[in-house]
Amino acid sequence: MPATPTVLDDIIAGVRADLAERQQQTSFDDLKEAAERRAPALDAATALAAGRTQGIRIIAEVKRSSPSKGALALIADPAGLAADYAEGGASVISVLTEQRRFGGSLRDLAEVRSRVDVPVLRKDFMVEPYQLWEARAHGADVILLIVAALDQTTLVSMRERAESLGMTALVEVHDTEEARRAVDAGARVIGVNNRNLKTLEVDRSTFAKVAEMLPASAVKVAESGVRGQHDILDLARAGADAALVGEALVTGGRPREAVADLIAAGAHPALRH
Ligand SMILES: O=P(O)(O)OC[C@@H](O)[C@@H](O)c1c[nH]c2ccccc12
Repeated sequence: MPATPTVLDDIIAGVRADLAERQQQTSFDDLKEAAERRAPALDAATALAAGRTQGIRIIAEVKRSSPSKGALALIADPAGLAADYAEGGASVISVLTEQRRFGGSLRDLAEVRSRVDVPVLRKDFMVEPYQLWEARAHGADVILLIVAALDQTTLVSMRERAESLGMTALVEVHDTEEARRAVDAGARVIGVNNRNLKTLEVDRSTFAKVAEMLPASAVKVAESGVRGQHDILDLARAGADAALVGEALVTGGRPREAVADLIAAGAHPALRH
């Protein structure tokens, strides 16, 4: 008997259905052309690696809702929010483009891209190469690859394809076994998600446990569950080069100040060697 589907399985079934519809509407050739018309992707890996010397970098997320919490914020003007994040000092802006559970869209991504100068991450459940060209066609510089959602061959080919399009692949893991797969797949930027996408539970000690076995050369991103300065300090101490923050920023009401506060916490003098 097949195992009961996890939350991640359900999300991906919806993502595939929506993707099939877009594939009907836009041919691969048209998509490629649109991607080629874009300015080259910005170098997000270098921007995030700066966390080693300058204090933990912040990836600030445009996130309307989540499967765990439902509606978080209306966000009528995603580009305006992104501009606030950038002014607060965010190194990368993450834009959720998944519709059903996160309330995002590719339009949000394109709008954000046209407003900010920092690299932009397409945050979605990438399962087919078509989505990589979509990301580029809408101006993404970074894409997310979730190890738990991909078999090893697909993970490797998606990473290579993303990089051949000039983008950075942020490869997301949740445990040491997935971390091993990410490293084997040649990932250079690795995100450790404190939230388990199969159960949606957050365990803030995940980053420290998993980061320990990542190579020194990997750019390490801590994802999910950051509430404020205290969590940033813990993650920075555990070796995070960057932290990806959504909920706390979209619900707090002062996005620019909130990003600046997180950056200030990561630059705490006690952390400097
Ligand atoms: O809102 P939070 O807890 O700050 O989390 C942000 C981000 O890490 C989270 O949105 C996320 C991490 N990995 C994902 C994969 C898919 C969708 C969403 C995510």
